[in-house]
Amino acid sequence: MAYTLVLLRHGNSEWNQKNLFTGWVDVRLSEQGRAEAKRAGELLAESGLLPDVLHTSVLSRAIQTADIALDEADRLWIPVRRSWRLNERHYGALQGLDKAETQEKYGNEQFMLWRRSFDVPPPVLDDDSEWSQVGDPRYADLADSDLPRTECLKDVIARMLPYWQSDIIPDLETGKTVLVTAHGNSLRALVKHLEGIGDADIAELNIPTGIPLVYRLGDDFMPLAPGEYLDPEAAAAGAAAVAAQGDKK
Ligand SMILES: O=C(O)[C@@H](CO)OP(=O)(O)O
Repeated sequence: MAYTLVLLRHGNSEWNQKNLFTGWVDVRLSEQGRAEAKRAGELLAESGLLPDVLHTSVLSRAIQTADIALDEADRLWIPVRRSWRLNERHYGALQGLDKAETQEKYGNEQFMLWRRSFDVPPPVLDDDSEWSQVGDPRYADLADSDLPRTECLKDVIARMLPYWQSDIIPDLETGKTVLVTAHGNSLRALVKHLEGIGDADIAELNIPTGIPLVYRLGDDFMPLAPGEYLDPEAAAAGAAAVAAQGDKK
């Protein structure tokens, strides 16, 4: 039996538009992002890939994307599970900073280490920063020691994979088409696991906003073939745009 998993990065957000490091800051979709989410829903409907269950992060941009896409596919009614474990990577002290200015200030090597290295986290974010999540009611059930102040991709994998095992796989196991609506780096973490991408090579992987990525999984819940974007051309252009974010002025 093949299981169907659809991954969807949220549409362009207000801070993607401004080219700011976002992480756990709860920004909303831009108008472009809402259009991308609608298009994602159309692509799902056109391909007959109708989700039976949704897993999202607890960040509004992923929730909005799922709602708009599912509305378009007439699937607003499906069960929903949300988890902080699907959140974007916590970007530490970079949260709220302009990407191009950061690249200019610290140089491309340091910028890319923080942005795409496997195990180098940015400096920690102070608890009294305006971009801190300390005291945010959505994390009230989280032990303070589990609330990140910064994360590298390795940290994201460590907190995301347990949720994949405990919550997403059981839904796949029942034969449901599972939609996971999440973020650039939490999805990079999941794709790294699924496609067995090495710690160095993962730096090259960028996930475009708002384009469904479909996997057929075997009995071991690993892909039978590489994932396929429902709009490969738009996905390639979108991934290139993400890669170039430091260069934008
Ligand atoms: O700012 C962020 O949180 C992420 C995703 O938008 O950015 P990057 O692609 O630079 O990791």
